[in-house]
Amino acid sequence: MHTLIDRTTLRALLEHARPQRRTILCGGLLVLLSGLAAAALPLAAKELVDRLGAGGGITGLLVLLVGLALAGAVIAMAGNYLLERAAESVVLGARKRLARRLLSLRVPEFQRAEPGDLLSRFTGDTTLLREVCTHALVGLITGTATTVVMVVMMGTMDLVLLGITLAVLAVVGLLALAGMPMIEKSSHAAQSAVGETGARLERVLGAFGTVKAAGAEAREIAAVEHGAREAWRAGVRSARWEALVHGVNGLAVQASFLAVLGVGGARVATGAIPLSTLVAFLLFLFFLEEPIGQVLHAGSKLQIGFAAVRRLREVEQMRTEPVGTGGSVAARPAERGGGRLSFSDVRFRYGPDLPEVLRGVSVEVPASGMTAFVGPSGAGKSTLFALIERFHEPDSGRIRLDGRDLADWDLVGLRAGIGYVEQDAPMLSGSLRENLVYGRPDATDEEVRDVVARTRLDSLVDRLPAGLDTPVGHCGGSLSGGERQRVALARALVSLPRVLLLDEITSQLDAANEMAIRDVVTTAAKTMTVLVVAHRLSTVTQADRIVVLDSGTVRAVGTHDELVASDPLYAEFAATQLLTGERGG
Ligand SMILES: Nc1ncnc2c1ncn2[C@@H]1O[C@H](COP(=O)(O)OP(=O)(O)OP(=O)(O)O)[C@@H](O)[C@H]1O
Repeated sequence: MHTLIDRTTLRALLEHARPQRRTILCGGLLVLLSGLAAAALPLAAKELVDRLGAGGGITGLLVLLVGLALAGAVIAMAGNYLLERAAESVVLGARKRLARRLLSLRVPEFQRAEPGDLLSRFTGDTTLLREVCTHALVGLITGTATTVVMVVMMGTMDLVLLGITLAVLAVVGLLALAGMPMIEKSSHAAQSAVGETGARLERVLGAFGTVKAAGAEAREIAAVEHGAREAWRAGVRSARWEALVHGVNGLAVQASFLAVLGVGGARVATGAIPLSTLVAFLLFLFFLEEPIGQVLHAGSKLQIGFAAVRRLREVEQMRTEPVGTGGSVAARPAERGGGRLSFSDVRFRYGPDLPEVLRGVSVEVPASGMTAFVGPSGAGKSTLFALIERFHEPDSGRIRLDGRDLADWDLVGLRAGIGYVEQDAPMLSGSLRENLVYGRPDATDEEVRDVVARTRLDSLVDRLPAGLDTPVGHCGGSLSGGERQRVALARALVSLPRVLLLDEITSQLDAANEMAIRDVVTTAAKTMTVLVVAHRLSTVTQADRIVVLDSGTVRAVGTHDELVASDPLYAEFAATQLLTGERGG
């Protein structure tokens, strides 16, 4: 149910405008002053007609009139500039707030949202606040004030004519009140449709190759067009209501103008009022169209703003967590060496309606050496890593690092001590060097060069046109899947973690590179705790211990030789070399 003004939304809107309140107040006062200067014009005109009638001089009055008009224009310009400036600052403030919010979102919240839709709130909805927080708010106040002042002045001239005017204007008010909530509703629908279409487009662009290969361009174009059309339809609905509200204003002023002309003319004829009063009254009516229009315009813009604020508030209500400090020295743990991890009876599901993914996992991971996790696809290996990073919290059970529950660690400090290489090894926009030092921007050139050599990236660096400074941004740019995996490992190594989580990082490497990376990881395991999700037998046989996961439980733990002898599932995997493949039938 949409009411004209929802208090919470109004409060949220004012919250956006609050930091700019001084500038808005100054700008608003200037705009009000210019409005009052305009309101004084009919009075001066009345005086002029009276003097002409009495045969008096009007030069001084004419100079005053010109002065009033000029001063009004200059004051209006200054006021509008201040309001425009404040409007830009409101958008900046909203974008800063939203950017911080988006980057602070907890992982499950982010996974539930559509990145494209979140983006549309950053680009589209913040822009809508621009006019609303300043011009509309000020327009509402100054328009109302100017209207009240003019109505009072008209009342002092002739109450009969004022009564006619107010009766006509009351009709406008009622129609406007009926139209406003519809503007808000349609505007929200339009913005939501833009968000959904943006989300779809984002998914399509993210899988560009797949879309092309499937020949699905026409289908996707149609879907995006459909979404755009939905937004258009809602936008047109809003425009219709806006046009109606504004059109009614013009009509009402003209109607009251004609009514006042008729009744006023009769009153002049009977001598009830002088001609100058009628002229001034008609001028007031003429000028009244602007402040009333201002109020109506502000009202409809506010409705659009409410829709935007509601969408921004939806993001603000999503759960957040402390933000990382960019791998600064202060955030890095003082302890060095590996970290002892223990899982006791950990249970976890991704959502209340989803099946349990981890069903009582208990396992100890000592502080040094390499521990490999193997098991069928969907067994919960990556989920275990996500829980170590505290992307999600277990539903029950405990995960401890060095004997301390992960929940008791400072989140930023905890993550600063963990290096995580995701399965799809994403690249970030920027140069290769920026990608490598992403987790630790203060790494020295020597450290970077050392890691580049260890991860066999030196031939890549030699080949790139600007070496380490070559942009490799979007989707890894020119990098192959195997190169991206090595860059991701190098990035994790540069950040000097205590615990290194590697999720299938050799899946796209050729034999030579895989062997080299295996050596790097084996060496790293001497100084830090290394956990790998592995799908190649060669990686696993190097591990100090292997944890076999199956359907969210630990099936067996041991060395390769022990497990081949004791665990039929592992033996089957080892025989086929498909350590994380689907289980045989
Ligand atoms: N964000 C998520 N929301 C809902 N379910 C999820 C999510 N991520 C994973 N799952 C489900 O949880 C289960 C375990 O997934 P997980 O990625 O941990 O398995 P895995 O053992 O790493 O598999 P693979 O070897 O194929 O990578 C799977 O059934 C998967 O579909």
